[in-house]
Amino acid sequence: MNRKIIVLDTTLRDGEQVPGAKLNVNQKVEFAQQLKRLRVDMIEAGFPASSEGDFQAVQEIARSVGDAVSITALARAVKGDIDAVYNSIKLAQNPFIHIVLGTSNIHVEKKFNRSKDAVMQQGVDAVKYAKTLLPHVQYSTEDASRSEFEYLWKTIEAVVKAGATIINVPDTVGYAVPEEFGDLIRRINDRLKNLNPDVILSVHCHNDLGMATANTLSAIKNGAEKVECTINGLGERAGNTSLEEVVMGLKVRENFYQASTGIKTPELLRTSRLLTYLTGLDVQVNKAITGENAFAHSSGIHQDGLLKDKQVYEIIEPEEVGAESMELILTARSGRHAFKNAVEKMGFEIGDAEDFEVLFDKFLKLADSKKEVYDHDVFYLVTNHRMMDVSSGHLYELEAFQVVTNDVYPTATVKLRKGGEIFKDSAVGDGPIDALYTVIKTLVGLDVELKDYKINSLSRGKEAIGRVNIRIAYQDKVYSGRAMDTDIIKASAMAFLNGINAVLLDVTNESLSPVN
Ligand SMILES: CC(=O)SCCNC(=O)CCNC(=O)[C@H](O)C(C)(C)COP(=O)(O)OP(=O)(O)OC[C@H]1O[C@@H](n2cnc3c(N)ncnc32)[C@H](O)[C@@H]1OP(=O)(O)O
Ligand SMILES: CC(C)C(=O)C(=O)O
Ligand SMILES: [Mg+2]
Repeated sequence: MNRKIIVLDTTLRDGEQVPGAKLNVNQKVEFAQQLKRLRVDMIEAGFPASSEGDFQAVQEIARSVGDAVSITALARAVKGDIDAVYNSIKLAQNPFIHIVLGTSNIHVEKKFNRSKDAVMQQGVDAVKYAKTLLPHVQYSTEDASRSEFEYLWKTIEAVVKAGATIINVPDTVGYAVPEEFGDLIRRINDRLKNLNPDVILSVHCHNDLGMATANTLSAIKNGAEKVECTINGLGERAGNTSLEEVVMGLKVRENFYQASTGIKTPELLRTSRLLTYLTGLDVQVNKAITGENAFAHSSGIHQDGLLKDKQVYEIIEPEEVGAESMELILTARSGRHAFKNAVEKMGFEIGDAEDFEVLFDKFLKLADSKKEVYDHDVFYLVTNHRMMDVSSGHLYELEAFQVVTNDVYPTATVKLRKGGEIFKDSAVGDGPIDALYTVIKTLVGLDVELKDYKINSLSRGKEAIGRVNIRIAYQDKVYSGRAMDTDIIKASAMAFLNGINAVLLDVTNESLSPVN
């Protein structure tokens, strides 16, 4: 039978310790509400002794989601911190106090400059005090993976006897490796179950060597019952264990781990994107589960395999984590099957084999010059190739633009071409992009709604290329467009036009009735 693993999310505590990730009270509550929808078991909401603002944020989180999720917050082994935690979380239904104190020689000797016995006694006193406030107390043996095992165990034994109900074993500096960390957890678990089988064994890993997920999974295999993670792996330095990776690791390899979580996985991507939006900290494109390319396939052999059977190159259905279905990106590495699929998806019929080879050759030339080939490029390619007249006069191209931005009237002037016709106009907006998109919308006469606008730098330095991704809604459908350029205003305009052309293609596809 599967063991149920308890998931604690510490994005709002360890994650928020990252430079640039500071959130205000409203943002923290908004994120905590999403964590509730994701069905995490516990939220570590902050470090209330650190500032009045964090105290208030923890208190608001306890008030707003503490009915459904167990809430904790972090304290050093000092009375003032423990009081701050208690006072900020006490309104939640299942609150518990989290106390941290180092056990490694380097912490005891260098950070505290005290004897091992004195530090251990400080931990015991802290737990005893916390127990006068709440029945549940978690104790973290900071830097456990670099601690001498017998002192680590002596500390665990002492704090459990003092009343700790959860023992959390952190790999604070991401030093552990999976076999060794799994072994440490197995040894602790063996002794802990003899000492008090009701005490929960938890782990908290960091990613300094890129092994946080592997270490956490190894700990689960060796008896850990609770894991501490963050969304997008956000956290001190190289980050914490990524929640989405551990949860999906257990789900995909359930037979191996014989363990599962209660996480509602279709909420994973939404949670990741909300965090990116709130912090402004992007996820790397190739990040497992939540990266932009996690379900995108661009090489011909893979695309061919996927079109024959998705399982050839897919271990997770994108919908399982809340992503749209797999994306086949057409590039110069795509093969005939993927190109044929794109052409057919547009409603065109594939001609005879010889004709298709000529068309495919044109596609490769275009792909070599363009990096990525979009639907409207394929449309142009096919229609031009077949000497149909439908493309001229059908899609918009950017002829010229000018954007003037200031505090009063950010203004954009745009000239578009559609076949032989030229359209030009100007508009003001709330900012340069708003002005640009307002004038484009007026020129094309489509009432689209901008749902999402994202800009990334693809390289460094003053020649950096900006890539803009947009999503627009038209009637009840959502379309996307992207474009890259060293001029980010131009990339913004082209991405929006690509989205609009995708709408036009969709709307007019049937009436065009492409022929052989
Ligand atoms: C591994 C982790 O992630 S631990 C959590 C990290 N999170 C944070 O640090 C939260 C933000 N921190 C803060 O706001 C502040 O550092 C505070 C409020 C905690 C403390 O601020 P200050 O009182 O100004 O102390 P400062 O941060 O400069 O130094 C830390 C002090 O706490 C002591 N300390 C460190 N860890 C612990 C602990 N676990 N238990 C008890 N004391 C501790 C240090 O020895 C030092 O004490 P000293 O002044 O006697 O040398
Ligand atoms: C507070 C503890 C669990 C921590 O964040 C760490 O040791 O990394
Ligand atoms: Mg940590």
